[in-house]
Amino acid sequence: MPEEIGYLGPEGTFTEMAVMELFPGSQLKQFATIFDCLEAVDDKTVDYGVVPLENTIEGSVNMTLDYLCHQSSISIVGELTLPIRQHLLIHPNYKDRWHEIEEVHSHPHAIAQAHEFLRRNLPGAKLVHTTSTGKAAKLVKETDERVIGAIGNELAATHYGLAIASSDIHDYENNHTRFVVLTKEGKTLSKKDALVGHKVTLQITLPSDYPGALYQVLAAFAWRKLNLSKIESRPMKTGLGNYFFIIDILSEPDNVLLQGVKNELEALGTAVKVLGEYPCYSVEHKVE
Ligand SMILES: O=C(O)C(=O)Cc1ccccc1
Repeated sequence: MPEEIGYLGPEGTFTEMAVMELFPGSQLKQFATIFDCLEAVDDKTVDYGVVPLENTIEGSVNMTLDYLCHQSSISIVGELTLPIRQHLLIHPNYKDRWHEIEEVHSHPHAIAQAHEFLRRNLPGAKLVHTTSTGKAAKLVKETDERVIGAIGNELAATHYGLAIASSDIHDYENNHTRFVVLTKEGKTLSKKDALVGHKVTLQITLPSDYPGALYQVLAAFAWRKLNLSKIESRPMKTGLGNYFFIIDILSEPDNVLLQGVKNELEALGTAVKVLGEYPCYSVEHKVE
């Protein structure tokens, strides 16, 4: 049976761009929400799932992070970073009337990424969240009785036959998203090109709230000269003020120092869960 790749659909999402880069020519299965895709990986309906994890402007995609930490035994086996260009898409019947747009639909991150543009150019428009940018583009294509817009990419414009009313409407130029490849067990990613490094992602739960606990954890990485690329706290959901930490380390998976760090942290009473040890890919040019 050919391997099946689940991703946040429908056609024309940024996640689809990531999938096309990571798994060209593979059998794909779209999911309406990130949660549905994660569940499909968890119950092995698909072999791999691709979902967004983090964006330059909006930060982490909490749904993805929390699912990995709280609910499952799925792990990260790859990461792809893509540049994100947001465009205002409109039904071709209204292509010269975009200033009349009454509603702008898109994924909450896409709307947030174009916040300044929307405030300046469409201050009266109602902002409506959708499960993905592709979903918003599809809706615009299906709506020709009112002037509405979607924020999305060129792939969606082409796929749904929409006009680009205004291009590059994201407020910050350096807009990138990290997509992760997830799998249930034992699978790895075999992509060779565009490799930029390796990461290990750990979920770290401190034993209890005592002075210097986090400092001690960080010291275990610091004196081994392990380079961290991200640290983030997320609520444990057990009570206000209870948090665990997600730490990304720029390191090859077989680095002997990592086992040392894990042993030291566990000796401190800290719980360590490995969320993934994986290759990182980055593509700068292909996404229009
Ligand atoms: O909605 C999409 O197209 C996605 O793939 C999620 C997303 C939204 C905004 C920026 C990057 C990814």
